[in-house]
Amino acid sequence: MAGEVNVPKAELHCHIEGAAMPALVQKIAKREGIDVSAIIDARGQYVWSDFTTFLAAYDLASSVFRRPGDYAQLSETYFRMLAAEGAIYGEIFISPDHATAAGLSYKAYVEGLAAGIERAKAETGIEGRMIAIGVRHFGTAAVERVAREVIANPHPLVTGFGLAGDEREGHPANFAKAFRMAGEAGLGLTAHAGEFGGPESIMAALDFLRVRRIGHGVRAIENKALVERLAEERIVLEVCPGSNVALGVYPVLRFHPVNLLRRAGVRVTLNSDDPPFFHTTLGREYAQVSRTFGWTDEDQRAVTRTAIEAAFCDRGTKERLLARLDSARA
Ligand SMILES: Nc1ncnc2[nH]cnc12
Ligand SMILES: [Zn+2]
Repeated sequence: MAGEVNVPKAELHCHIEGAAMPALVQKIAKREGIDVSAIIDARGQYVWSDFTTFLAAYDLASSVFRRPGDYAQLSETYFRMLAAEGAIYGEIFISPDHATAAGLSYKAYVEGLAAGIERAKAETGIEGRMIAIGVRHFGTAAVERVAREVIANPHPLVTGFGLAGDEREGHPANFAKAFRMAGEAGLGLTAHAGEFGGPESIMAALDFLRVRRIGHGVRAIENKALVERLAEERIVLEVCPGSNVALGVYPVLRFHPVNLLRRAGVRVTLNSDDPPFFHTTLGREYAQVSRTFGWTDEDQRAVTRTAIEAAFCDRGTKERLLARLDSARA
């Protein structure tokens, strides 16, 4: 049956601040005296209406987290929920800009998140890693600052560097230096592209940022030559179907290109992006995509295999995860 807990899953694309449940944001906001009524309604759900207001809601929700313990609670809750849905591995996007805006040092932020990841691992066995992101609409200097901060403060669980934020602003060339520095420091690289930008945005990310993973990338479907290039170069797409439908990139899941991309030989993974904002979870993504496009349990396992192969973790961890994936076969 589609979407069963016993199909092992892996997530490569989830913004940890975007994974905060509204109730947790409300609780911490109350402690800090911050008014979040503009982004959480009376039913306890996030409110936003388009990509711009979503990003603003995400910024305000992020701003309530002020202490390492808040971040530990956030990451522990997320990874426990992920494990409860059958996930064996997760990578979270962390946003040092949001933490420093809230008054926390990069080191305290990472140590808080790492404590939560370790606690969830001790309880459930789930492996977790962090990808530090620069925010595109904060500009070149801010993104380079994040790269320098990550390189100057290495942490064993921070294994990647990425670019998120508003794809409609700033050409990838502006971030080439930050990505070169991060790549030379041994970090895995990924960039959001082809979510609100078209195929040219994906091509520019590949050419200027030298990434082998693309966040979203789904609008590649609009250019046949690009689809062929992605397949040939074995680029992995971190596809977030529920997010794309919630944000109006596609009207309904049936019209989402994830199945066409997969059939064209593109390596795809399934991800939740900002789960409570989009009323989704990783388990729901696997289940709904499988139900909509007729993916079997074996197809879902192949998606998890792709995610593990493309994960920003060491070879030994990958081999252990692949062994877990294979041994879970009924
Ligand atoms: N879906 C998304 N696209 C770009 N930046 C983001 N930051 C959080 N969610 C995002
Ligand atoms: Zn994202």
